[in-house]
Amino acid sequence: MIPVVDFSVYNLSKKDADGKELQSLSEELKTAFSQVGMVFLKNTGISQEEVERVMESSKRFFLQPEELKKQLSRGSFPNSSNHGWVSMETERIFLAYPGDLKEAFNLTSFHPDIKWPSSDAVGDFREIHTAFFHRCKDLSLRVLRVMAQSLSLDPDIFLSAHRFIGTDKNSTTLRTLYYPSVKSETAKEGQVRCGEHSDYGSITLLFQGSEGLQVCTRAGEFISAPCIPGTVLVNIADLMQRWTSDQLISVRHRVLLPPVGNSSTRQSLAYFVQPDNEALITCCDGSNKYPPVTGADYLEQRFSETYGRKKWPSSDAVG
Ligand SMILES: O=C(O)CCC(=O)C(=O)O
Ligand SMILES: [Fe+2]
Repeated sequence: MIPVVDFSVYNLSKKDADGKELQSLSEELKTAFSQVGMVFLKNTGISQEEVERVMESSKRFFLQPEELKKQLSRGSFPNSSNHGWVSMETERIFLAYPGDLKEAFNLTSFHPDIKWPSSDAVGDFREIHTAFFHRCKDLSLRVLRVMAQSLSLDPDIFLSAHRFIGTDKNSTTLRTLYYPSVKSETAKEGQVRCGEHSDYGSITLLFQGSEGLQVCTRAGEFISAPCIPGTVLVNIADLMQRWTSDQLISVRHRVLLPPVGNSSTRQSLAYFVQPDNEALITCCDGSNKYPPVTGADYLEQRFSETYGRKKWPSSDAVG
């Protein structure tokens, strides 16, 4: 159901590609993103070994004692409210629901005041995660460039709103996720690993360590997404759907508990690409289907829903 598309012509090892070379790739992306909302890209230049190195490093962080992780909690960094560690059962789909059985670390800021995990156990965390953040940035910009072409738009339309990734003028985040072993039979009613949601920003790159992800088809039925080593799963997020006046569609997805008796842990890496904080997002077809909104305002509104500072506004998408 989720197509696999070969990204070789614009692989990260290639300096550049011209519009002609990208034409058939852009057509394949358009079909995937307008009909399914997701695509597996192969031959991107990001190798399985790179992904595994990040997962090993982040696992060392998650396996540390809680006191060490708490010092880096999300919410404790004044220059980046999203940066940092998110403990188990903190995020939930609806306020009334039990929290997700996952831990996460959000790498959102490179501000000099940011504290990095630094115990001996996680010594190389900073280098490994920083390098991967930039690899994902490079790939994301390439995908955004091809997406613009796929919609016959100015090739820079999306790129020009993503100029500041990796600075405090942009909230793009590399989130490493760790789902500890769970005894499914003792979980709270309705509790899952990652509640049903669609992502907030422009696109998300997802690298899964094992199966477990489910995605909602247009018919409203959840199906299991495969885990294909060496590929990256790219999905359209809500702000991009809005930006493209619903030409490209975001997809709801979730991670349920493992079957009873399965005690395995799970890891994934999500790279949430966000437009620049000050970028004004207006419908790219010139319509006023959705009112203009800045990247920062839209994200703030969505976070306030996820972290329960406001009441749940509607039965709409979540995080
Ligand atoms: O762990 C996964 O595979 C999905 C995580 C996810 O969807 C998210 O963090 O937004
Ligand atoms: Fe997601």
